[in-house]
Amino acid sequence: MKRYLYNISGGNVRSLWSAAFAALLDGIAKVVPAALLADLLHTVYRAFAEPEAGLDTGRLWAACAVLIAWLFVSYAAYGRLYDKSYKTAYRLSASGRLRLAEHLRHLSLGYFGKRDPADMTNLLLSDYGQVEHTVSHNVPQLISGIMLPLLALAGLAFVDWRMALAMFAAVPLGLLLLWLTDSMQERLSERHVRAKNEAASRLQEYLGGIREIKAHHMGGERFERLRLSFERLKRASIRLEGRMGPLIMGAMLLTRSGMTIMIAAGSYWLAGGELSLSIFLLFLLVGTRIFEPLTAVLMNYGEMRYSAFSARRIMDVRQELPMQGSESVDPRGPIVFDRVTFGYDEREPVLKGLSFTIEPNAITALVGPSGSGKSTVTRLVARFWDVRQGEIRIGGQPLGQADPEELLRHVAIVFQDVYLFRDTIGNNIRIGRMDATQEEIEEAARRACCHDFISALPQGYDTPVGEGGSTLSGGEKQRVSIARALLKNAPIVLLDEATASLDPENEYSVQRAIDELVANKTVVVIAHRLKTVRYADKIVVLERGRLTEEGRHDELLESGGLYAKLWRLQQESEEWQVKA
Ligand SMILES: Nc1ncnc2c1ncn2[C@@H]1O[C@H](COP(=O)(O)OP(=O)(O)OP(=O)(O)O)[C@@H](O)[C@H]1O
Repeated sequence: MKRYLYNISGGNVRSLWSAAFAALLDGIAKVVPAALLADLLHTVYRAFAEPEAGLDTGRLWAACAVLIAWLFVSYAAYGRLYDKSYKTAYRLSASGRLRLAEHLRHLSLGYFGKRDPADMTNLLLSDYGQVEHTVSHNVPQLISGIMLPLLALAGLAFVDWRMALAMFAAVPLGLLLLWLTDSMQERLSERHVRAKNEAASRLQEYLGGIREIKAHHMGGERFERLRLSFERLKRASIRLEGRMGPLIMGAMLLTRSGMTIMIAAGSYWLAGGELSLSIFLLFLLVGTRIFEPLTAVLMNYGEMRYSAFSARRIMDVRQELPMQGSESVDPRGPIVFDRVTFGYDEREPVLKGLSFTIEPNAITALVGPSGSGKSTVTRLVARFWDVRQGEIRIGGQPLGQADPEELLRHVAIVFQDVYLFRDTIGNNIRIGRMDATQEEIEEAARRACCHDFISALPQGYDTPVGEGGSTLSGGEKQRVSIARALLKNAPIVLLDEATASLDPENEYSVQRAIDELVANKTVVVIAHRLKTVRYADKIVVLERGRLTEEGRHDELLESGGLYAKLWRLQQESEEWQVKA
């Protein structure tokens, strides 16, 4: 229970107490009128049973007055419960989601490689939604459902311990049955969450790949995968409800059978003159009230177990260790790869004992066949991943000890695949430097040769772009990304195929923009077209994660190695034509 409350409150159990206390007050507020009603009935009954005593009207009026006063008390108690439970739930989930999103930012990208993106989306939306519902509805019910019967048992035992015992006799049996179903509930909940994630993942895949699906007439195959995932989800849902429903109903009936036992025993004692009618009435009326919250807890038990699983999934991510390191780096120093071995998957190294130096304020080009590890080198410089063996140092500081946040402040990156957020173009450029003025944004856009096309759009810089930049062409996205980097003006620049998707007309001007971006900076550039890197200060040639040669363009041509071969092949390919 302690662990459950800890997990669903995101480690902040105290935040649940005021809602729980309000739930308890609300529960008590609901029971008191039943006790008063029992007393009222007894007063009226006595007037008939003992006519000589007459009707105790004073007592009747007093009970009515207390009932009226109680209306206000219960309104206040319910209001407090409503306010506390909902506010606590929404506050916890809003701050929890933000905290988790912030925590994710500090994790290595390797962590995301291991997880399905749809699963992460589900975690932030659906799992938090589940926990939110539990905090707002189930936890207050749980607390009052446990505390109220306990308080009632203690109170009623003073009135008549035999009746109290009869009333609660079957409760342990109901709870025992519930406890026995626990591991089954956990297993079924887990399967259901998996099936739900799988369906979300397939759906995301289907929608994301809709262009390819249409182009390649893949409707059947993809649809089949989607259909199967929904089929699995349906089966998991039916299994969860179908197997747990009867068991929970059984536990509920067992618990409620206490009322029947109590009525039977009470009738017996009443008939034998061992129990007064007023006490019998009191137990009858209070009993119906007491079993209500307890039954509600049992009914929602499945939901609570389900949310316990969601909460554990959230806590597991929160306990994932963020990247360590607090040292500063000198971004003006050389970047040294010292016998670096790295693989995205531990068993398959992508870089193997790689050693070379990226000189400060110079351009280092990475060249090599596709898959040789060029982009991986740039990702390691930005510390998106940590190396497994060897060391990378910037200005003498090992990257493993560097503060990842601070390091990224010194690095501007233009990726091969540019991602634009669902926001205005202006704000997408502003990501480079959040405090940039509109003039600075426009200046960066001008230098990145994208001011003209942005100004021609109906809303100019305020034009919204679709998620991922889907409303812009590949070349336009690339130039927006260069504008971001220009705005950032960081001393280390990583260019991964920055001119890959530009037409010849734009390439010249963007190349000029890049020249400006890289002036007096430490630059690492990847380009498949060797023409664009022939003037680099150093060219590092990679093949299957190993360094095969390094030097200037002319030196490498002269040595006649892999670079010379790639150069020759590219020269030849430029002469190719599509023939009719
Ligand atoms: N996120 C990732 N997770 C797992 N493997 C990856 C990941 N990124 C790259 N790889 C693998 O690592 C190897 C090197 O990839 P990398 O992108 O560094 O090569 P590259 O030389 O830049 O290729 P290209 O020129 O085609 O862009 C490839 O085999 C690739 O499949």
